[in-house]
Amino acid sequence: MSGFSEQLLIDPHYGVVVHRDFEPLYSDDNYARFYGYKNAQDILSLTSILELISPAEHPKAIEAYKDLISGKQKPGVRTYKNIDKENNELTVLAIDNIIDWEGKPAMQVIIIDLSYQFEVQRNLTLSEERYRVLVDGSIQGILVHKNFKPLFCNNAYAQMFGFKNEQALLDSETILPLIPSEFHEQAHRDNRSLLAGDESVIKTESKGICVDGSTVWVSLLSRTVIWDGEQATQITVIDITEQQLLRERLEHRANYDVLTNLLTRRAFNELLAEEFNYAQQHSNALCCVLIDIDNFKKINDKNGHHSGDKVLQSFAITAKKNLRESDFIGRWGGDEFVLILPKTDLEHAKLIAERLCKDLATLTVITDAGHLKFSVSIGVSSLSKQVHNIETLLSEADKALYQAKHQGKGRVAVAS
Ligand SMILES: Nc1nc2c(ncn2[C@@H]2O[C@H](COP(=O)(O)OP(=O)(O)OP(=O)(O)O)[C@@H](O)[C@H]2O)c(=O)[nH]1
Repeated sequence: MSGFSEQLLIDPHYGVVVHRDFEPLYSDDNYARFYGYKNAQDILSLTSILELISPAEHPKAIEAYKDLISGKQKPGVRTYKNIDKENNELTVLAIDNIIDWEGKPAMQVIIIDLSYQFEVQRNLTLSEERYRVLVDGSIQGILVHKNFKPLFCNNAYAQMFGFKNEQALLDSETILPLIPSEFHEQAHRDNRSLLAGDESVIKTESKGICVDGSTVWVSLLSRTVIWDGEQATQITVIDITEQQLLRERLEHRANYDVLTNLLTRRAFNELLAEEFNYAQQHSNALCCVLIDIDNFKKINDKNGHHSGDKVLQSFAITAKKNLRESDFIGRWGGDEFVLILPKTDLEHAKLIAERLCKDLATLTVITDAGHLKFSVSIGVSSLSKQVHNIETLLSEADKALYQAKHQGKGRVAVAS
C-alpha cells in the first residue's frame, strides 16, 4: 500500500474507497463498516461497488463516473441513496475525485454518512410537530410578540379574543387594540422590564377587548423568548372572565344591599371613615343625614312585607336621584338610611334633606296592595369642633332624627 492511506483522516463518519469502473482498488475499514462489512478486505473482494448503490441510482452513478474520468465533469459533491449488506438504505454524501492509482486514473470517493443528520432532522421535525400539537391543543392562549407586533399565536389565543383564526390575528400590525387603554401604560412598563432583564417572569391580571368589542378577563404570564433569532415576548393567557364576574358579584353582594342596591352598613362605614378623615385633614365641611321611614311597621302590616319592600326600593331610587356624585348613601338597617354629604355645611345639608323629604312625600309606590304613599323623618348633623369623631357625628344625627319623629314625623331636624 502506498503512503496514501496514512494521509487519510480517519474519522468514524468518513469512509474512503478508490475504484476504477466500480472495481474496488482500495477501501478503508470505515467505508466497509458503513455498508455492514467487517473490514476493507470484504469490500475489495466485491466484483463491483455498484452492489452498494441502489439499482435505481446505477445509471446516475455510471454516467457520473464516465463524465468525471473523461474530464467532461469536474469532481463534485453528490448525495446518493446506498444500501448496506442487510439491504438497509443509507443516505450518503459522496465527494468524488480523480486520482492516479498505480499509473492509471481511478476514482476516489470519500463518503460521509448523512443518515445520522437525517435522523436528527427527522426527530426535530417530529418534536416540532409534537410541540405544535401541544400548543394547538392547549386551552391556554399563547402569543409571541415583538413590541406588540404579533409573531405567533395559537388557536386558543385567537379564539379568546374572537378572531376567526390565528392568521386573522397575525395579520394585525399590533395587539395593542386588544388591551384597554387604561392598561397600556402597565403593558409597556412590563414589556420594558422583561426585555431589560429586570424581571424574568411577570404575572398579571388584565382586561382584554375582543374583536366584537366585548370584554374578556385574562390571567397573564409574560416572559422573553428567542424568536427567529431575536428577543421577543411570549404571553400565556387563561380566560378568567367567569371567575372575575363571580368575584365582582361577590364583592357587590358584600358591599351593596340586595333589596335596595344601596351600600351595606359595613361598606358605608368604610367610606365614612375615609371621608371623615379627609374632611378633618382639609378642614372641609361634612354632614351626616339619618333617614327613617315613618310608620313602616304599619305599611308592612297593612299591605304585606312585599309591598313594604317596594316602598324601600322606591325610597332608594328617589334618594339616589337627589344626590350628587360625591355624596353617598347606605342602608343603616331595616327602614333606616344614612347619607354622607362631603363639602356641605349644615345649612345646605338641611336644604338637601328638606328637598328629599318633600320629594318622597309626593312619591306614589305602585304595589300589589295598591298605590302607597309614605313619609320620612330626617336628622342632620355636621362635623364641628364639638363633633370631632364619627360616633358623635352619627349619634348627633340620631338625636336629631328622634327629635323629628317626636315633633310629628315627616320633617327634618338639625342637631343643635
Ligand atoms: N318589608 C320590609 N320590612 C322591613 C325590612 N327590614 C325591616 N323591616 C320592618 O320595618 C319595620 C320598622 O319599624 P319600626 O322601626 O318599629 O318603626 P316604624 O314602624 O317605622 O315607626 P317609626 O319609626 O316610629 O315611624 C319593622 O316592622 C321591621 O320588621 C325589610 O327589608 N323589608
